[in-house]
Amino acid sequence: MSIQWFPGHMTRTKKLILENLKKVDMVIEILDARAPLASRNPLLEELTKGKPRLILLNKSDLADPIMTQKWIRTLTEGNSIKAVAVNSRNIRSLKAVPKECKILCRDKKWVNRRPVRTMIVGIPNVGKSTVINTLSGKKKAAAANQPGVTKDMQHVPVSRELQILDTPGILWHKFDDQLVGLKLGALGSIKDAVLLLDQIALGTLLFLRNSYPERLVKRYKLTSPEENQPDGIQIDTQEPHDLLEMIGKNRGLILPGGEVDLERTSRMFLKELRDGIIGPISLENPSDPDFGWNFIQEEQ
Ligand SMILES: Nc1nc2c(ncn2[C@@H]2O[C@H](COP(=O)(O)OP(=O)(O)OP(=O)(O)O)[C@@H](O)[C@H]2O)c(=O)[nH]1
Repeated sequence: MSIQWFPGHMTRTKKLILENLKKVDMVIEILDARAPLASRNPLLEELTKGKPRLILLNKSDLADPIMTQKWIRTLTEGNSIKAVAVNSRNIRSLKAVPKECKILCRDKKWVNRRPVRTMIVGIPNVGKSTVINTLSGKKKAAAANQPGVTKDMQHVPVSRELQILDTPGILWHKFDDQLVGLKLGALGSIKDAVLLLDQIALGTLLFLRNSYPERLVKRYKLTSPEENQPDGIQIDTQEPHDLLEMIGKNRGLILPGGEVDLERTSRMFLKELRDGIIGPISLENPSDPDFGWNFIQEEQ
């Protein structure tokens, strides 16, 4: 898998974020709730050095709620790092954000005199713009008219309690192992052209077969091992290529010669996964580092 980390991006990102950090009191880090580790860039830890951090586990509407609760407990650290689950397309889900930011800055002298200033950071496609737009949205004008909200060209007022720097910090994906690349590919955070579509589809199918077999069975009408039918398939022993073929066949994605159209099947399967149609799925579990992905190590 040839995904590369370009040092040029790292230097530019670092400079920009360091400049913007001077203008803010704390940082809102956006992670993908379905894969908080793969969507995290360790650079941020080094850059923020002790600034309070609110972690938004975004797209939690698409993630396995049990895993998300575990991640909240794992990522929250003392009084300075708090993790919460959000669906940033829903304003109600972001309602607690200003208050959480204020709580994280509660030790600061100015906390009752002016809004908290923050910046939003995250890898591409994780939902930075959606968070900023949903938070600032219609409230923008109203908040600006409130006393106590400083008129600052660079900070978008969100409420009496919070202002957000209008340029989010883009943290580039940082990974040198193919598993992180595969997870980000499965989530659609890396363009499909970069990774081979069928590699992502086959790897993700194998993961689902291991960790969420019931979702695969239900969505694609495959036969589950519990049904134990003599003619039925044992999903837990199927090769991913055979599963992909079965899915394509069940969906009628057949080429003129009669073979299954594997490319269309891969595309359809990944779209349904990314859109949450297969069900809420998490690719990472804090209490099980392998979590159905151990075939990657086995293959290396
Ligand atoms: N289901 C769901 N989709 C979301 C959520 N947040 C964002 N999205 C979708 O994810 C996609 C990317 O969101 P953006 O806000 O553009 O992400 P970004 O981080 O600003 O992306 P870049 O501009 O590439 O850095 C869009 O299609 C959003 O509608 C969420 O909480 N749930």
